[in-house]
Amino acid sequence: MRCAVVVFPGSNCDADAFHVAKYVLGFDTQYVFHKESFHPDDFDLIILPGGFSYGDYLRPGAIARFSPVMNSVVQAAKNGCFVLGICNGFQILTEAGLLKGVLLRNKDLRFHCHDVYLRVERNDTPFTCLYKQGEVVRMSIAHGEGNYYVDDLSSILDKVVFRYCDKYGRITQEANPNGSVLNIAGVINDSMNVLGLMPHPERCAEEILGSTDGRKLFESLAYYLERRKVRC
Ligand SMILES: NC(=O)CC[C@H](N)C(=O)O
Repeated sequence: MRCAVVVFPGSNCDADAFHVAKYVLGFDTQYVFHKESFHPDDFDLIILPGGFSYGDYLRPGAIARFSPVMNSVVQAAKNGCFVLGICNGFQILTEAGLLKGVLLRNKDLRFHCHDVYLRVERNDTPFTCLYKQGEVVRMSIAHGEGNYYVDDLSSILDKVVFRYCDKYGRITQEANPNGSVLNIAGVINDSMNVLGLMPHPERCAEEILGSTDGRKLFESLAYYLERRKVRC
């Protein structure tokens, strides 16, 4: 797996994403700076990490989406490369139009930094093929603007991959940390090669950190890539 971790000014989860991709999963991983460009075939996976790109000025992701590197990311996405947007990366992907919807301020206007439970709504994607359908997993969140909203809800219903839930997998208002419509935590594009999610799978990829639930997302991609011809 040839993996790129894109670094914007203000990224702060780039080292975590790099560590997990390179040392936990063993991917052939390199950083790509926001001013750089690359060929659409250079990587199998591009990670847009969490953080506060360009200080979250205007709106999170609104400036990063105009970074030179984003031309390469968009081309690679069109070419079928896997693109994973984590938290601020998800915000950038919506701003760039690679994923539908927007991330608004959290409903209670507070920054939320804690673990959440998520229900895997689809395991027929390259990012989730090693999870069970309906599996409940635990991941960390750390964001002020994770309140997912989309005007045309019907267009997104079958693109929802993760939803906030309680530990029994029930989708409740109490389990929703930010006011996201339908408790949506992560969505995928039509071609199923671009995924964005607010929780941080890279923060729960090793036993020492208390959970390995996020590791399966990266393992799913490796598994899928190796068996591209086999349907998950
Ligand atoms: N962890 C992150 O990526 C932070 C996301 C974002 N900038 C926010 O606070 O909404």
